[in-house]
Amino acid sequence: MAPELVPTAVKSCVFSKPVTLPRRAYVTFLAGNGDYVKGVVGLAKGLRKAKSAYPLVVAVLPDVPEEHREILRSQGCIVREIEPVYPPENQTQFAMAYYVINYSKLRIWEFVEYHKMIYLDGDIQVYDNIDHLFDLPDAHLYAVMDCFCEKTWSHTPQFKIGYCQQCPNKVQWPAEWGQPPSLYFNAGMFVYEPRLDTYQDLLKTLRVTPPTPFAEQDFLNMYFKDIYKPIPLVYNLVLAMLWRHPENVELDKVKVVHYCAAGSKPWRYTGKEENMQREDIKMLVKKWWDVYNDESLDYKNQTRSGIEGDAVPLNVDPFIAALSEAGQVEYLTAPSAA
Ligand SMILES: O=c1ccn([C@@H]2O[C@H](COP(=O)(O)OP(=O)(O)O)[C@@H](O)[C@H]2O)c(=O)[nH]1
Ligand SMILES: OC[C@H]1O[C@H](O[C@@H]2[C@@H](O)[C@H](O)[C@@H](O)[C@H](O)[C@@H]2O)[C@H](O)[C@@H](O)[C@H]1O
Ligand SMILES: [Mn+2]
Repeated sequence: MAPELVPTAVKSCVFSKPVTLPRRAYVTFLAGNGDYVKGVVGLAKGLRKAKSAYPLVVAVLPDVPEEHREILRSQGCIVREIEPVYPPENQTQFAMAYYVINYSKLRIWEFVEYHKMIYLDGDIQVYDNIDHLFDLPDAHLYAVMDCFCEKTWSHTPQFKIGYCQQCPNKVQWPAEWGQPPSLYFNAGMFVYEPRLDTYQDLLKTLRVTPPTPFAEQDFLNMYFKDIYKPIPLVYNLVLAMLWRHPENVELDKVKVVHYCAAGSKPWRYTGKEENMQREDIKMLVKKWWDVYNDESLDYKNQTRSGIEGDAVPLNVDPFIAALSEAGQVEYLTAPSAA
């Protein structure tokens, strides 16, 4: 829609002066017609509670029903359908059978109307504002280092000798095995720049890369090995860190929690699996539900703060976001609320 066609209502109620859209957004991935949509609703509300200035884009596979898409739109999300991405034919035993659908995450490199995006799994919750991560220098991929100590890693040499990058001096990497593994990130959260050349090369490289147990996480670590930069674990607390490396965790400083440990998805929590009766796990699961159930955080209940001098309204109107997607409307962000 050409700017002159932007309805007056939009011009008057949106901005009194020409500004430039941040071309920044959070992005998550949703597949299937199951309960992960609850995770994404929780994430949208958590970002609102943390007063993020940027919208949440949800890349949905075709199997996400319209009813779930509508729920996400009603929470201020920008819903973008993507086509699945499958790895080459393989006999791989993925660490979790459903990991095969996670290769579809690669489609988010095609969202080039945004200069920088922060990817967050649907089982992640943001409890403090992390908008400042968008200001990290370009040309790198930023993410938190993973942990190799869960039995999901039992297929690896590092697990077999008890080596983990979270405590590299506890068990030395045997010199006769050559270099220790490169720093390896958890692909549930990362800061990246969508680029078409990277996107096309990712898909081209995937076609000739045999799949491995951690699916797209392994692939992304291999592909971005030379530009990956670790960021502190406060930006993606992989829950297993609480019992595997408690010395590395200051829970009251954690900004982002990743509910990836077996049995920890809050919307499916039964407390029956190993470690799920821990007080910190029960506290974090309750904390997730407190946000999910907080109706004041629903998009429709948001009072739109005045624009002058205030933080830019959270999760910009889907209509404005759609215009931004079309490159029709631009505004500068106010300083982050964090
Ligand atoms: O049935 C599914 C499985 C996964 N996902 C998406 O894929 C991400 C990665 O899967 P998951 O978080 O379960 O992997 P984990 O981090 O637990 O290994 C999820 O967070 C969701 O965003 C989804 O939408 N539906
Ligand atoms: O498809 C592979 C997935 O691999 C990762 O999950 C793993 C990883 O964190 C292991 O280190 C844990 O042991 C395990 O529990 C956890 O599920 C990402 O979180 C997810 O987004 C996705 O990339
Ligand atoms: Mn996850």
